[in-house]
Amino acid sequence: MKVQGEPMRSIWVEADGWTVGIIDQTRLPHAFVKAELATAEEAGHAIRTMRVRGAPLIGATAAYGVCLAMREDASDAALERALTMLRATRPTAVNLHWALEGMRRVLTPLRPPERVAGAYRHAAALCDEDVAINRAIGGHALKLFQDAWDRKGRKGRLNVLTHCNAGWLATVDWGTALAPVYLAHDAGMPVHVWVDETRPRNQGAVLTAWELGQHGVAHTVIADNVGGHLMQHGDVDLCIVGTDRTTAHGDVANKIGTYLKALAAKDNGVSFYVALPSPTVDWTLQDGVRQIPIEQRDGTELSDVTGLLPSGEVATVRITPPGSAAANYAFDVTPARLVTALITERGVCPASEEGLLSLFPERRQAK
Ligand SMILES: CSC[C@H]1O[C@H](OP(=O)(O)O)[C@H](O)[C@@H]1O
Repeated sequence: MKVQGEPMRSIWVEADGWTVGIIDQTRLPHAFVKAELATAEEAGHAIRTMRVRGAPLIGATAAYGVCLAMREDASDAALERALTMLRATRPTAVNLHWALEGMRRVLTPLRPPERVAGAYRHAAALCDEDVAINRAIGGHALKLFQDAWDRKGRKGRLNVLTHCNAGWLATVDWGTALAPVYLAHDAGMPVHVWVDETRPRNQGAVLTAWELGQHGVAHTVIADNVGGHLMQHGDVDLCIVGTDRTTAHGDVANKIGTYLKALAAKDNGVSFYVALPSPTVDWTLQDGVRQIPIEQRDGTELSDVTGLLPSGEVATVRITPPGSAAANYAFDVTPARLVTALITERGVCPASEEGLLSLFPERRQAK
């Protein structure tokens, strides 16, 4: 996507051919800061501290982390150490595991002297594949936007609600849930986005709002608890969110609060779509509520808030009493029954085992 008119991706290899460039997302929206990763440990730290975040981008960053590790030591032992370290950075996004297993599959058969070039080749291919997948998801989802717009008689604006950030900052480019928003906007559809702030890290208020503003898309930041009220009053035409891990039966892990939004959508007859790149499907799991690991992060992400002072300085302040504990669950699981449809790069399907297998028949296990 474009930043101040400059086309760019969320991760790239610098001109030296090996340093990895990222956007430090912890500095947005008040500063646009690029950063460089020169070691696997720096890549792991960037994922853990959410300088990069979003399931597809986590996978891409981990893949480049393996590249950086191979530059230092391309031995089998070093490969295993890098895979183990990077796999432990964050537990929920299955793209991390998918990307690392892909690197292992590609690098293990290679002789150590061939591994650096092989790693960078595969990481680059993974990034290009992510961009293509997201653009395809955008195209399939755009048809759903157009149907909703037609049902409104093309009057007023198309009101879309989204939670967290599943935009291009969460991926290598385009985004997943926001890809159709950009396509609809560019096609002249008067799309407006209700942006859930998405406590506690405010990925919506901070990242989604910034992205949409950069692209000129109309949007309104709302508190997380407002969505149900808007749906009750007919102010939401559809909901679309991303996912960090979706089971083979269509249960969707996504940012905490997604489940509650899906319940409100169901209660008000509002379509609830999930943009789902196939690398985010965990084909080994069936029951998401019981099987998907839910990341718990430091309570200070809840007790403290970071923002801009009138002086222009960025500061962090505490909002809870010193003695209060804070439980910081980073994801929840929306059962398939609350999902209107999954939007993949191969098309739209029901949130069910049969729905996914209809688009990915190669995943049918020999019964
Ligand atoms: C397209 S994946 C985006 C997904 O990742 C976010 O989580 P986090 O910001 O903690 O990495 C959130 O669940 C988004 O929906």
